[in-house]
Amino acid sequence: MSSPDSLARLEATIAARRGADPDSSYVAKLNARGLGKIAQKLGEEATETVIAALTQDRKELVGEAADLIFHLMVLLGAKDVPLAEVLAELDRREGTSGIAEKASRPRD
Ligand SMILES: N=c1c2ncn([C@@H]3O[C@H](COP(=O)(O)OP(=O)(O)OP(=O)(O)O)[C@@H](O)[C@H]3O)c2ncn1[C@@H]1O[C@H](COP(=O)(O)O)[C@@H](O)[C@H]1O
Repeated sequence: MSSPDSLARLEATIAARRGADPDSSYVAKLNARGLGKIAQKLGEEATETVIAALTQDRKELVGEAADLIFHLMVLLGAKDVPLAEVLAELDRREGTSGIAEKASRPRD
């Protein structure tokens, strides 16, 4: 069953696989090829997600979005940025940066 815990589990799996044998682990293979390769893959997956969204193929979009999130998690792991830090940033923004919130503020 998927839930926010899915991302926490994926983060733990990625951390555990980083140092594995690159021949048996995609996460290890990506990390062995370096940050540049990980960043390149993330960019490719972002583009593929955009294309899937614009072609309106829902199933493809779900698959590409999963690839995108997975590669983002690999990048965050490689940079030692915990997912919790990203989620905390989203929590911080909640209710503080919406359009309605901005519109209700007095102009400078
Ligand atoms: N979620 C994923 C996941 N999503 C996509 N992929 C892999 O991402 C790759 C993307 O395919 P591409 O053709 O774009 O990439 P490529 O041909 O391998 O590489 P290049 O051609 O770019 O050099 C495929 O090999 C997919 O298997 C993933 N590989 C692993 N995971 C998760 O990571 C866990 C650990 O995986 P391993 O490190 O392989 O043990 C797994 O249990 C999964 O939970």
